[in-house]
Amino acid sequence: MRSAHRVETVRSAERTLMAQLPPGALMQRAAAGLAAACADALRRVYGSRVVLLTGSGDNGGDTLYAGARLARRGAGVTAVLLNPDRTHPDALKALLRAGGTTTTPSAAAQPIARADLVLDGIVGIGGKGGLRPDAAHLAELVTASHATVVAVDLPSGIEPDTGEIHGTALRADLTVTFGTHKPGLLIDPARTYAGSVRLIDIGLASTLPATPDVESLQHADLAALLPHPAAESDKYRRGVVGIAAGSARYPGAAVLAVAGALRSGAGAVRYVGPAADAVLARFPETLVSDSGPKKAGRVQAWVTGPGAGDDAAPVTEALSTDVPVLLDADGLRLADVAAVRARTAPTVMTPHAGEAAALLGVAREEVESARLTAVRELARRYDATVLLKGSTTLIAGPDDATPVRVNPTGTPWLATAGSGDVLSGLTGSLLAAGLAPLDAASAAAYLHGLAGRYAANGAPTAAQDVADALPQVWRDIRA
Ligand SMILES: NC(=O)C1=CN([C@@H]2O[C@H](COP(=O)(O)OP(=O)(O)OC[C@H]3O[C@@H](n4cnc5c(N)ncnc54)[C@H](O)[C@@H]3O)[C@@H](O)[C@H]2O)[C@@H](O)CC1
Ligand SMILES: Nc1ncnc2c1ncn2[C@@H]1O[C@H](COP(=O)(O)OP(=O)(O)O)[C@@H](O)[C@H]1O
Ligand SMILES: [K+]
Repeated sequence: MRSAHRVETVRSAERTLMAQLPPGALMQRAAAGLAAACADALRRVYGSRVVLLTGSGDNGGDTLYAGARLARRGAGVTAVLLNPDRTHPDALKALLRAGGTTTTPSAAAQPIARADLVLDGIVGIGGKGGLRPDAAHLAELVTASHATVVAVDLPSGIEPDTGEIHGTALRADLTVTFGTHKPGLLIDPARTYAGSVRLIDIGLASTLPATPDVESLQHADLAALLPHPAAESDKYRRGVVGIAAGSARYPGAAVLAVAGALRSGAGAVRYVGPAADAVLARFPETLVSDSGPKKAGRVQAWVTGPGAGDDAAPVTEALSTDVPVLLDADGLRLADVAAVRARTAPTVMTPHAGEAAALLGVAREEVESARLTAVRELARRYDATVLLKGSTTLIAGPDDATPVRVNPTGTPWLATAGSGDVLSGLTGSLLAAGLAPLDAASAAAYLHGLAGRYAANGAPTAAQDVADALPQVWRDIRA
C-alpha cells in the first residue's frame, strides 16, 4: 500500500521525530536523498549546470543543502534567491562554502535557459495558493527551458492536501518527496505536475499515524484481495452477481456490464431487463430472468443503472434488497437519497465527474478541480461507498476516518463509451464474491485501469477489449 498524509499530520510527526534527533538532522537526511536523486537524473554531476529556485522556508533549505552536495561533486550551482533576507542562513552558507553562487529573480533568465537541472525549492508543505508573481515568472522561464525539473517535496503551487491548483504551479519531471507521500502528489490535477515521484525515507514512518489520509493499492495488495476458487467452491460460493441494466434503446450497456462481471470471478451472472436477447446472443452462460431484482433468484450483489434509461423500478427494487447494490449511470439519477441512506447492506456508487456534479448540484469543472472534496461529500451525503471515475479515480467510504483510495492504474484511453459499464459489472462481481465495498471498488478500479492499458497498448481501444483483457491482468497480478 502506498500511503499519503496531510500537512498537519506530517508536521506533527516531524515535531515528534525532531525532538529525538540532533538539530538539523532531518533536513540533512532530506538533502542527502534529494542530492542522490538529482545525481541519478543528471547521470554525470561533474561539469553539469544546476539552478536552485530557493524560497524562504525549509523547502528552500533542503534545496540549498542538496545544491551544496552537488557543488562538492563538481556541478556549477547557482541559487536564485526569491527572498534573500529570509533565505535559510546555514543552508546558504553551506552552498557558498561548496563553491555555489547566488543570483536574483530578475537575473535568472540566463542561468535557467542554460541549466541541465532545475530544483524547485520555492515552497513545500508550507505553501498556500498558487505561486506569487515573482515565483510564477520563474516557473515560466523553467517551462521554456530544456532543463530536467526536480520538485523538492512537491511541485510549488499545488495544494498538498487535496491536489487542487489555485493559480500557477510548477511542472516537474520528477518529485522527490520526504517521509511520506502528500495526497496532492497522487490526485489530479496536481498529480500531473509532479511527474514521477520518488519517496525518500527520513525515518518519519516511526512517528506517522498507522492510518494514512489517502492510500493507493499496489500489486501485492491486489494479489491478496482477489478471490480465488478453492476445492470446495461452487458457483454460489463464488458469488452470483445480478445485473439490472440496459434498455431497448441501450442494450449494449447490459452486454458490457455482463462482460465485466463474467470476466471477474463471479460464479454466475443473472440478468434482468429488456436487453436479454442481446445479452444471451453474446453470453449464453448468463442466467436470464423475466422478473425484477426482488424475484430473480439468489444473487449476492446487484448492479443497476447502466443504460437503464428512465425506468426507476429496477433501481428501486434492487435498493430494497438486503445485498450490496452498485448504482451507476442512470441508476445514480434514479436512486432516492433517503432510500440509499436507509439501506443496511452496502451501496456503491460509481459516478463520473458529470454525474457527480449533477448529484451535488455543482458544475462539472468544480468536481474535476476538487475531486477529493467531491468524493468525500457524496459518500457522506449518501452514506455509501463512492468511486469517482476519471483521470485519477478516487474511492471514498461513508466513514470520514477511512482513508480515501486513489487508483494508480488507468489510462486516458479508457475514456471510451461503455468502459464504465464494464467497470460496474466488474465491481459487482467482486462485491458478490464478498469483498468489502471499499476493497471491491478499489480493486475493480485497479484491474479496470490495467485492463485499459493492456487493451490499448498505446492505441485506441474499445470497451469490449477492456473486458477481454481482464483475465490476463488477473493472471499477471496473481503471478
Ligand atoms: N519540518 C521538517 O522537519 C522538515 C521539513 N522539510 C522541508 O521543509 C518544508 C516545509 O518548510 P516550511 O514550513 O518552512 O515551509 P515552506 O518552505 O514550504 O514554505 C514557506 C515559505 O514559502 C512562502 N510561500 C508560501 N506560499 C507561497 C506561494 N504560494 N508562493 C510563493 N511563496 C510562498 C512563505 O512565505 C514561507 O516563507 C517541507 O516541504 C520540506 O521540504 C524537510 O527538510 C524535512 C524535514
Ligand atoms: N482522462 C482519463 N484518464 C484515465 N481514465 C479515464 C479518463 N477519463 C475517463 N476515464 C475512465 O474511463 C471510464 C469511463 O467510464 P464512464 O465515463 O462511465 O463511461 P461510459 O458511461 O461510457 O461507460 C472510467 O473508468 C474512467 O475512470
Ligand atoms: K517545491
